[in-house]
Amino acid sequence: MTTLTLPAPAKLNRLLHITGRREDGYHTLQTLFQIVDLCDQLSLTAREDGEIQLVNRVPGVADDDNLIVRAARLLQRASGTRQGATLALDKSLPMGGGLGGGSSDAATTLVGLNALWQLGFSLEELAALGLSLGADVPVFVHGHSAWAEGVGEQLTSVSLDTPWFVIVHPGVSVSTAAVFLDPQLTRDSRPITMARALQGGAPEWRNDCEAVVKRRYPAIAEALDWLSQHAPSRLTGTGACVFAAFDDAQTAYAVAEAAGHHGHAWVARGLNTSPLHDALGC
Ligand SMILES: C[C@](O)(CO)[C@H](O)COP(=O)(O)OP(=O)(O)OC[C@H]1O[C@@H](n2ccc(N)nc2=O)[C@H](O)[C@@H]1O
Ligand SMILES: Nc1ncnc2c1ncn2[C@@H]1O[C@H](COP(=O)(O)OP(=O)(O)OP(=O)(O)O)[C@@H](O)[C@H]1O
Repeated sequence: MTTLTLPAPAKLNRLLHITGRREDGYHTLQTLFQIVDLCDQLSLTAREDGEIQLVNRVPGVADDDNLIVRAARLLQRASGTRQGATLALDKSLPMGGGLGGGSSDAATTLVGLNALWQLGFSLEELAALGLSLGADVPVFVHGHSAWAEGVGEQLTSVSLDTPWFVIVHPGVSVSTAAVFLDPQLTRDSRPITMARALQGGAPEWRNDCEAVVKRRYPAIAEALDWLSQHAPSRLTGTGACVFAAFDDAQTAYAVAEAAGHHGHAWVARGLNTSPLHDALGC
């Protein structure tokens, strides 16, 4: 029996600008995605009976809605394979945290099963499939820090600095759909060039969702205000997590320890390549 145990890393949006709204309601954005070394773990075991079996439930998510089950079934349909898989998910990333955990789990399922079932799809083909599961799936399939446009699926690999991040989860769960529906959301930012984005610093390194999210979730506003006393701090995605970058691990761990009642805090290293792709050599 063959089993692959693979990481599903989190992402941070180092900046997030919303530049418009498409006719289907989805928003066009510009973002710098950075993968970090905070991960869920997924074990994939091949089965000959064609079944997709989930070993452990994600609380609050029906098995048929679980993004890893949906990703596995999608790949079965797209390839016509008769193979199945047993999926075991060891979850560390918070749900609705803006760290892209569900999307990353789906991406690891697609990339991992493509290897396990020896299907031979390219990463581009898997990313296109994954987009139907969520706007953040393609960057995790792509497996590299990226400048992204469209709804996050038009990706250009970039190399970012790799600081130590303090990531604080203020204990609330944010509905991405509700933030994007909020009438007060800034959705007309002027598009900027990738070169300008990569220069870094204010005013480009901002998150357009921040004002709406701070208004709707006071706990996130408080966590951001607190973390900003230590270093420039931002929201990732639509939250709930906020983060700040530090040059050395020691300072990052000291700040994480002091986060106290603002929520659960992690220290994570910024990466440019995904540990998933390192593990599979792809
Ligand atoms: C905000 C980001 O986290 C930035 O990385 C992502 O764009 C969100 O990606 P995601 O969580 O995978 O979002 P999805 O599951 O695709 O979408 C959730 C809901 O958010 C809204 N949505 C999402 C992405 C986007 N570019 N425009 C939107 O308007 C849509 O109403 C959608 O129904
Ligand atoms: N395997 C899974 N892990 C986490 N969430 C899942 C999973 N499958 C389905 N979901 C659903 O997807 C929702 C979003 O989860 P996710 O962890 O990706 O949020 P997020 O970190 O806010 O993502 P993003 O940054 O893309 O907005 C959850 O609230 C949950 O209902």
